[in-house]
Amino acid sequence: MDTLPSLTSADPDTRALLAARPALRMNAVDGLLFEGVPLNAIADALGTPTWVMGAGTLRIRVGRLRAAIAASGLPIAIHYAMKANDHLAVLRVLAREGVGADIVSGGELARARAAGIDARHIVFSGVGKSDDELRAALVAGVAQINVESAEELDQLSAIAAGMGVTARVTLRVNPDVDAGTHAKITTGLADNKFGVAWGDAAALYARAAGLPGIEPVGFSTHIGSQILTPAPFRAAYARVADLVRIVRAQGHAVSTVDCGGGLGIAYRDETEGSPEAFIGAIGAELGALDVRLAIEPGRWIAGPAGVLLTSVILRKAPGEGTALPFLVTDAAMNDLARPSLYEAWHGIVPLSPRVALGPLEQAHVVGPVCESGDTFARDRALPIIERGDRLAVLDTGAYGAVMSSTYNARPLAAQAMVDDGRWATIRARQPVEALWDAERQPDWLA
Ligand SMILES: Cc1ncc(COP(=O)(O)O)c(C=O)c1O
Ligand SMILES: N[C@@H](CCCC[NH3+])C(=O)O
Repeated sequence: MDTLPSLTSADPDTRALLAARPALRMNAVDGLLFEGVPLNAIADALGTPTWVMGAGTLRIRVGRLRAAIAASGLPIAIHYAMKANDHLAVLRVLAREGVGADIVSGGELARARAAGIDARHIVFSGVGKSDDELRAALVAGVAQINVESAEELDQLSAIAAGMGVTARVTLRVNPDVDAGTHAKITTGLADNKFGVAWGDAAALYARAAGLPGIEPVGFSTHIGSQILTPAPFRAAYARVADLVRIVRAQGHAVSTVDCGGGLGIAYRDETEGSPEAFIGAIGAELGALDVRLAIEPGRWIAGPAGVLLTSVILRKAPGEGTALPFLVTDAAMNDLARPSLYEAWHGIVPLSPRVALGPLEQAHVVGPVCESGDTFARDRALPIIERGDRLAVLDTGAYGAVMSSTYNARPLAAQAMVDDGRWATIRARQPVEALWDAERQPDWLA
């Protein structure tokens, strides 16, 4: 058998993870608290796996963005990218903070409206929108549609003209800027599917101005996700600012620039993306253009506002030829896909203080799904965790529950929300029968 490797000192330990996350506290009696609520109480009531969202954290995050915007003195609206977490309770909390929505489908339009978000505060992005989705957006009266290609512009023109309405349109520009993020979540390189090539954008804007049913109002851009430094944003906004000047010089009006989302958070020991630096990049490049501005943060608002509770169903001792134990959890890649999709690192903290602050060992944390990629942590320095121990997987409020599937016939997990010391179930665990409720049998099998 291999000898045990030494502990990976690069992994922040429980104390460091908690110190960086004030919404999480370890209490000697109740264990891990999230916004003052013992997570064990939620797991006792709902079982695991269960997602928990913190309403207070959502408000604090929006407040920090607002403060940075206020300090800039610029008119910048916040359109939350609801793809990050589209639960109606999350949307309601954010809508009460005056936040609008960036949507990417007809389903998100319906959800945003069901949560009470005014269509005038909704913008519609996305590289392919069906005729029905565009029609629904026009009927609802969304603030603007971010068009991503010449073909989509013609599609929208035909639909809007046919309905006798005018669509307010921004052209999403692909600035060909490297966001320096994971290849699967970069969107602003020429080779990515998103947006109109910078070099084509001015001519397309001019053409848009002459199309029936279309009012070009400006430009939008979004270069990728989990961006930690302002430099890529600034480079992209400089390119967009150039376009604004070019089309204005050609006599066209530009009243809006949508600066997209992408601000990153600290999953491991990174310094999280700074709202001040992000807003600063916008101000530096676009502040003097006299345009209405908007941002579309998703992850930055919702990511740190969620944890995933899971229980260890098995501690599998290392077999011959392996050195580390496998901790098999009742959550899996069908619940939280990020580690298997992007090799993403998420902090893991036991709910019990005895375990969380105990001695460390090196271990793998895996789900029970039949894929080797179903791994939450490899070679991770963790407290010694036994069967039955409960864990919180941190920073899973964005791109967590929304990306769940029912692979391996695993029903969707329960969801809860904590708020000011209270908690409530916001989604019941999916009953297993729901997995086949919509299935129909062909006559010949009846
Ligand atoms: C157009 C658009 N806006 C906003 C976002 C939100 O990104 P993030 O969650 O990184 O802020 C995305 C997703 O990357 C997007 O595609
Ligand atoms: N879903 C991804 C990011 C993609 C953002 C949407 N364009 C993640 O979990 O990091």
